[in-house]
Amino acid sequence: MIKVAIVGASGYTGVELIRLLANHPQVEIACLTSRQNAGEQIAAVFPSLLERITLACDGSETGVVIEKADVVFTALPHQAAMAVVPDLLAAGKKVIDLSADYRLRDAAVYEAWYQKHSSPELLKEAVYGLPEIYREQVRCARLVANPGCYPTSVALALAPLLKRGLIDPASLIVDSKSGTSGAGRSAKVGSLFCEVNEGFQAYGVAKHRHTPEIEQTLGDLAGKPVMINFTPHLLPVNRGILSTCYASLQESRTTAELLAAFREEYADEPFVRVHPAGSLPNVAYVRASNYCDLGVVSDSRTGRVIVVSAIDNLVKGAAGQAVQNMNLMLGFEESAGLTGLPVFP
Ligand SMILES: NC(=O)C1=CN([C@@H]2O[C@H](COP(=O)(O)OP(=O)(O)OC[C@H]3O[C@@H](n4cnc5c(N)ncnc54)[C@H](OP(=O)(O)O)[C@@H]3O)[C@@H](O)[C@H]2O)C=CC1
Ligand SMILES: CC(=O)N[C@@H](CCC(=O)OP(=O)(O)O)C(=O)O
Repeated sequence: MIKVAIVGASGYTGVELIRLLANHPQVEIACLTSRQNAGEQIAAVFPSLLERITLACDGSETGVVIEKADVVFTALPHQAAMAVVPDLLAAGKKVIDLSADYRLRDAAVYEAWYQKHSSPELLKEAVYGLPEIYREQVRCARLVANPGCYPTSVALALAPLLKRGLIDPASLIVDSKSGTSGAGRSAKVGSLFCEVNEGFQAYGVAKHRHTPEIEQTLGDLAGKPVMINFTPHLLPVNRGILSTCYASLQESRTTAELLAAFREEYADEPFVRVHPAGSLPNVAYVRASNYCDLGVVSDSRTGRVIVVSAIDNLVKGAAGQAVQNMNLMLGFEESAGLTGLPVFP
């Protein structure tokens, strides 16, 4: 059994990692950290784990993590992650970082959208952990930058079209909606029940920090720099992201032709499902699973294609994708621990 640690186990992605790893046949959860809950049983922090997980939380000392585990998931806010990742790598650990700290290859771009980077030398080495696009690089990585939730939903929606040159990369507009768990578990006014319930609003318009991350992947797929309009919205649900992506077709194509391209692209992918014509994804049908569901419609009137994608932000958008990456890095079956059906209703 491989010993794994979750640094930042008391957050939403932390508890989702615990839920998935507890059912993984080849790993043992050996260490969980939280500064505020150090010394407390994790089941006292999350009663969902009662009588199943009997570990107490360690504090934030990296030395303890290094002593107890071989593979480390860092589920910390950005900036906090880059304060610990270099020491973990120097100690010979494999690291899957769920934060944004190692996702952008260019330190200047990171610094323009986030803050000064304290280990820019690692940006060139880190592998962007979207297996459907970078699988072979992930297999050999010691540091995987697990993608953001919105960027995962957008890249998988547009990859088949960009790779085949079917759309004009200068015409992309993306409109995404996320459940509130995307904002994490720390207390913030914007996440309060009365602020979110029965409301629906856009935020980060024309300046959301996932914009350069999405553009980096779409640029790789298009073979040239890409710019997008990206508008996220906050949905009054716990989990789920629905992204609606619009692009101009280079030549007129029917829905059936476009669906054939999607089916060909994802034929062997265990976690991407393409809806049949006339059916579109819904966050309710991917909940708690590692699936990304895709639906495609050609609008012959406007010459545009509309792709709708749905993921669970905490699973394919975070912890599930992190486990998928761990499986690749360790040579395990890619879907180990991730085969559960979505929870519906
Ligand atoms: N929620 C989501 O849907 C997604 C989140 N992510 C990313 O994953 C990471 C974790 O997200 P999420 O679980 O939602 O966040 P939460 O706010 O729910 O949890 C953050 C965790 O990090 C710990 N922590 C907070 N600040 C620090 C610090 N300065 N130093 C050390 N530990 C700290 C917290 O515990 P304590 O304060 O006790 O130490 C807690 O365990 C973030 O980078 C997030 O952006 C990525 C994709 C999707
Ligand atoms: C609803 C909500 O607030 N979502 C978060 C994105 C969550 C995520 O994926 O963030 P990371 O890039 O840090 O991993 C946001 O908009 O910042």
